Parts: sequence; C-alpha cells; structure tokens
Amino acid sequence: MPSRIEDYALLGDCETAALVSKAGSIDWLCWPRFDSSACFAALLGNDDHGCWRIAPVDGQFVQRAYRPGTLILDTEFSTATGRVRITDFMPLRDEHSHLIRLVEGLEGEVEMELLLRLRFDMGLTVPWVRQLPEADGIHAVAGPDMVVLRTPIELDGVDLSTVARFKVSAGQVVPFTLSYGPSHLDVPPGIDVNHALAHCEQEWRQWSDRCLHVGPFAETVKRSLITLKALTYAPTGAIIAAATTSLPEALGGVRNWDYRFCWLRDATLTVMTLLRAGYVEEAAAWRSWLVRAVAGTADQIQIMYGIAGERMLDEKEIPWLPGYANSAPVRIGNQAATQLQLDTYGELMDALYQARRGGLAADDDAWSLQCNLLERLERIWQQPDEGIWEVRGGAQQFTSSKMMAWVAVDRCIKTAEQFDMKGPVEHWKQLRDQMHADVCAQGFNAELNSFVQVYGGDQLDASLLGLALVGFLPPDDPRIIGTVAAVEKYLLQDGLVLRYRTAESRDGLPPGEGAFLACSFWLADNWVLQGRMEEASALYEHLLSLRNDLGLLSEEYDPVGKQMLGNFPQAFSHMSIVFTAYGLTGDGPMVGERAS
Ligand SMILES: OC[C@H]1O[C@H](O[C@H]2O[C@H](CO)[C@@H](O)[C@H](O)[C@H]2O)[C@H](O)[C@@H](O)[C@@H]1O
Repeated sequence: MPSRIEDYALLGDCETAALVSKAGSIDWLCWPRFDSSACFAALLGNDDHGCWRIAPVDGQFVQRAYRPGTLILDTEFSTATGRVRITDFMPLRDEHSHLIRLVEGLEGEVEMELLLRLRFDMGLTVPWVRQLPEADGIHAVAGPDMVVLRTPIELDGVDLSTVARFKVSAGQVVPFTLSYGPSHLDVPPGIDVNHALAHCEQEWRQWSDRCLHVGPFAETVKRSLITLKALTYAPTGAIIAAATTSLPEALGGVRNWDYRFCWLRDATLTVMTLLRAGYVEEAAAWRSWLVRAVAGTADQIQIMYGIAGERMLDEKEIPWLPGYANSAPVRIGNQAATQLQLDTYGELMDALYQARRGGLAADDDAWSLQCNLLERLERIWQQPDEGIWEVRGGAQQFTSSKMMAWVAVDRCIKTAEQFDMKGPVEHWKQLRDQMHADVCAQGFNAELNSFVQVYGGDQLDASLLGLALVGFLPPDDPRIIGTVAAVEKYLLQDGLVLRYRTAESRDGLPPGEGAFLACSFWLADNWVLQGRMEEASALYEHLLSLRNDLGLLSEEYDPVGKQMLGNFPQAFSHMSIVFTAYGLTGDGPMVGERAS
C-alpha cells in the first residue's frame, strides 16, 4: 500500500524524477527519462510493482528536510537504540544517471533493512540479477534496461528481491548507489559519492541563489522554483506538467492521467514564472524546444508533446497496476494530445511576448512561427474546442478559449509594435476587436451578471478568472467584478475554488474531483488586482498551508478528506505559488504586467 501523496518527497536529476516516502521507500522512478517506464511503480500498486526501501528495523520517522536551496533530502529516523539519517539525492546528470542513498549513524547503533525490488516495464518485468564481478553489488538486466546497485554491504537474493540487514553506529556512513545504463552497454562505472554530494549541493545552490527577491516569500518561492527546475528536461529544455502518471483526481475514480509530457499551456506559464524570477536561460532553452517541437505546418500544431518533441503520445491502460488507492485505470500516454485547445495559442504568444520583454534576444524563427500560428488561429477560432480543462465529452464553445484567442492576437500586435516586427497589424487589430466583441456578446450571462463557461451557458468556470489577469477587461469592470463574485458564490467550496461543477458540466467523465489548486491562486490574483489584499493574503496563506512538510503541492486537494489528490508535484500548482507571491509583494506583480 503506497503512502499518502503528501508523504512523498521529490528527487531528480533534471532528466527524470523519483518519489521517496517518509517510510524510506522509493516508490516511483522512471528511468532513464521522465516518460520512460517506471522500474519502481509501487506508487500505483504495492511493493510487488517495484520499490527500494531502506529503513530501521524497528524505527520511527522523526523529520525530513531538503538541504537549503537544493533537492538533496535528509530524512531522520529514531529507534530504541539510536538515530540515523538517510540522505537521498540524484547528481545532476553526467554520462549516467545515479540515485544515491547515504545512511549515516547519528546516535547509538541502529539496525537497518534494505529491500530492492526492481520491476521494469511499469511494475511488470522481473529482471535477471547477478553479482557484480568485484562482488561490490548487483547488476539487474531485462530488455533494454540495466540497473546496478553498488554498496559495501552484503546483499542477498530472496523471493525475486534483493535484501540486506546491516548496522550503523554514530559517525559511520554506509553508501548505496543505484545507477542506470542501457543493457547493451558496459556496466556504468561507480562514482565517488562524497564528491557527487558536494557537487550536487553546490550546483543546486548556485542555481537557486539566482532567484530574484520576493520579500517575505523568498523561501517559499525558491522551493517552488527548484521544483519547476526539477520538472525540466535539461537536454531539450522541455518542461513536464508533473512527475507522475495516474495519481487520481478522486480516490477510487477514473480521472487518472499521464502528466509526464510537455503541455504548451503548462510549460509556457512555467516559463513566464521562471522569467519573472530571473531565469532567462531556461526560457531561452524552452523557446528553442518549442520552435523545434512545433516545426512544420501550423495546421499540425499539437497542444502537448513528448519531452524531445515527440507527437505520438497514444494513451493506453496498464491492466496489471491496480492504481493508487485502487484508482483504475492507470494510463500511460495522453489522448489529449490530439485535442483542439484554442487557449494554447494565447499562452504561447503571451510567453513569447513576455520573453522578449524579459530581455530574451529576438528569434526570427519564433516570430515567423507566431505569424503562421496566427493565420491558422484566424481560420479556426470560431470552432468549438476541448478547452483548457481538456474535456472528454466533446468540443464546445468555451468562453475562456475565445478569450485566450484574443490574447494571442493582442500579444502579436504588441510584439510587432514594441519590437518593430513585421506583420499585418491593422488587420490583426480588426480581428482582435471582433474576438473581444464576440466574447462579450456570447460569453456573458446578464442574469448571472457573470461570464460563463460556454457561449449561451449558465455554468461558472474558474478559467474565467483569467479575464482580468490577461488584460481582457480591467479588474474594476462591472462584468469582471460580477464574474469574480459569481465564482466566489458558485465555485468556492470549503475555502478552495473548483474548476467547474463536474456534475453540471459536460466533461464526459463521472462527476467528482478535488479542488484544482491553481484556480484558488487565480482567485487570490484577482483579489490583488481588485485591491482586496487582506483576503488575497489569507487565501494565499491557506494555500501554502496545504503544501506538505517539504513545500510540495499536487494538482488538486480534497478539503473534506484533507489530502492531496492528482499528479505530484505539479508544475501548475508551483508556478501559481510563485506568481501570486510576486503579486502580493507588489514587487512588479506579474499579473499587473500581463494585464498591460
Ligand atoms: O481532467 C481531465 C483532463 O485532465 C488532465 O488535464 C489537466 O492537466 C493538464 C496538465 O497539467 C492541464 O494542462 C489541463 O488544463 C488540466 O485539465 C489530462 O491531461 C487530460 O487528458 C484530461 O482530459
């Protein structure tokens, strides 16, 4: 049985990620890439689907923390006979990928046990395990994958698993290095763990120290930025939506999706967040990734890609995994890749515009891409689409999709005018006016005094909180005041904002899910724009209180069961933490900038 979602910590090397629980168990690791098959998939089943546990025989979790400014985790346990610390980290990748665990005696003597159950292919395949030639560990192979465990401790093979028992005394450190390599190549060489630790610490600190000042929220923001950086695939610059697949949006439900891909929406918002915090290099890498990923005809643009720009992300179910808390099916791949989501154009153009404003050197390829995309958008913007929430019940005329189409045109006009780029600006201005008038005429419900989810509809949708944030209408426009009030009335539940009422909207799935956390941050952002600072601060503090002990947030939260839901950690939630902090500190609020 896996732990609660909030009991996991994130480890990573900017190419893949692992989740380790408070019980010392690594229950999730896809190797060698974020989107590879997991070799530890206990998160979506049980120990038999793969895990690596190191913990005291009769011990208790005491505390854990990341070393400041890093992704290096220290977890402390105590027993009747002493105390021990496990330091878990993944060195930023060189030629090979390593996951290192250092067991250090702090007090007395502690008896420890190790269980290593490698199951390649998402918990399915039992590898062939042999001793390393120098008898300093084991070597596991199945199909294309090879994993090597090196340690001075004696290992035994029992019931298709590797086990060990050992004692650590105060001052003693016992190292374990798990390394990945393709099975057709030589065994990855061992590494100097002390050097790897020092180097890893230094690299993370140097990166996180560059973060621009955010006053009282400096540590909060830094932790979210580190999380966003850890969700970045360094070789290509892509940014994944979350480190996991199929953590459920309702326990026992079917809303279980694979987030280990690069959504243009999530990634562009993450890039804007990183830019706001001063990380221009990451924005440049993402822009290059983007231009490569969408290269070709504008008609074939997708709303998401694989981390190297792959387009075929076919969704399939994994029947041998029972799912987190029996939430089946477990899915890999994501059919949303084939959907039409018009908002993506707006997010993309906004990010490219903000990148220029943030000092990123002009890129001709990016501008010609933007012009081509705008031509396509002009042809299709009146079509129904699947919208920001990627509904599976058929395309509809979503108001927020049209609003973001307006953003796309608006940002291209601004780019042309402010950066002297060539384009049919006068024509674009007419198109922008046409879109604005269309949204105001068809997306506003006078009876509710609010914009509504779909044209002519009567349901609320949290994506409408974007209207003021993107500058579609000023925050003090009566229609915006009315919409924010309606969201408060119809979508606020137990202090958190729902994205929409699943029972009353047509999303093609059985009703019921947690509160999608980014939406509550958007409400706080609107309150900031309306000058309701006390309410905004209170909501922000409440949202921060939902993070786990390490500052991590998943996609959704169940305020009744008081637990995290959905994929973890999620970029959307973490970028929202950063955005709102900048707004609240009044330190050049990003939302204000976006509204300019
Ligand atoms: O709930 C239905 C949809 O859920 C996922 O989409 C959500 O996550 C995306 C990535 O963070 C985000 O971009 C989107 O706005 C969210 O609604 C899932 O990926 C979809 O396949 C699914 O239909």
